[in-house]
Amino acid sequence: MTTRNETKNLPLREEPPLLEIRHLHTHFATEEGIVKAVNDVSLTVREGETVCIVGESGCGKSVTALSILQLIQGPHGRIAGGEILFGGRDLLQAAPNDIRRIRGNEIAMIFQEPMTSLHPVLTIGEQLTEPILEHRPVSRRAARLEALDLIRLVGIARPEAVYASYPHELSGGMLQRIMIAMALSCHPRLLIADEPTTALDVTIQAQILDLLRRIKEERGTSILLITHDLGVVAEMADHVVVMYAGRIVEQAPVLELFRHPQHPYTQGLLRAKPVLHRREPRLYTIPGQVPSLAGLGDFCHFSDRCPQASDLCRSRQPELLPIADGHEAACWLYGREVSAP
Ligand SMILES: Nc1ncnc2c1ncn2[C@@H]1O[C@H](COP(=O)(O)OP(=O)(O)OP(=O)(O)O)[C@@H](O)[C@H]1O
Repeated sequence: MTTRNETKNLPLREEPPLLEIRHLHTHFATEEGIVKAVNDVSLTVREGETVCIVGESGCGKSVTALSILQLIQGPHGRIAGGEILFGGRDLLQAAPNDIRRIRGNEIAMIFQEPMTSLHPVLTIGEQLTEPILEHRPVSRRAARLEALDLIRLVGIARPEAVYASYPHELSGGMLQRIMIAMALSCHPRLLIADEPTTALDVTIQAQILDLLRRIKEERGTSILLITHDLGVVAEMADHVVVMYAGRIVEQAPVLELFRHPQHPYTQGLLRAKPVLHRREPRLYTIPGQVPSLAGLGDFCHFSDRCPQASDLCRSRQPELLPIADGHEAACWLYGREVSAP
């Protein structure tokens, strides 16, 4: 079968990505100066794709996610520039009412600590039905049945009992499942999950990751997953974005990133990941720590921790540039023509 484009001998047009962040800058005014928590970040999430943002604490992962939903707290915090295109439309230009509609309806977010996102004196059932009733014209009875289905979908065996429970009566793993059920209640096209398994023990962590994978496969939901755990990245990601000090330092499809990490920071993160059957006297850690993001100058911000840093790295910021197909890194090691500063 030929498509119209083939008969006309034109290349097939690619669907626009579901989410495209272009040159995003998010700043906080602090006593130490302007903190550039997100500094010129561009990334893409396609339909049905899982993109993981990885990096140590304080690299700007959560602020990137909060910026998408415009949950940056003013007056100290603000989005200072860039575009966030969702389905081709710039969210930064959308009216507050539109953003409220998109939040929950088309983009949903789950956080690290489910307890802080649930109301302690409302039952799980009340909290699950409320967003359904708010966003869609359905009866209370239909919303209840839908909520019970969602509880079942996230792998809870006795939905009625959980429906009638209060948050404090459930375990951390159950609460995180409920958070996922709430996020799914309006069939979002994009699910943003910020360290959704960090507070859970490893068995429950694996179950929650399984659940997210199943949702992606069965519903075609795109996922933007934030984690500091490369094990989670290996299991979940199609594409990986590595952030350091508010900037993207490397991004690539998952296999490419694990096989050919290019940036010394990514290489350090991978070296620091425990590997089964490889005994080392002590687990490697990257020396030093993420710098404060206030008033950083024009140089590679990883240079003071980098085993391969040169004078050039300490005097100019490298740009994020292509290395291979779909693979980009911001590092002076990769043979760029350098003009005198
Ligand atoms: N409300 C705020 N006011 C001032 N600085 C902030 C604020 N929120 C975040 N930051 C700063 O922005 C930077 C990035 O923070 P962010 O929470 O995005 O990091 P992260 O990579 O998600 O780390 P973690 O895994 O610990 O959440 C940090 O230096 C942080 O101190």
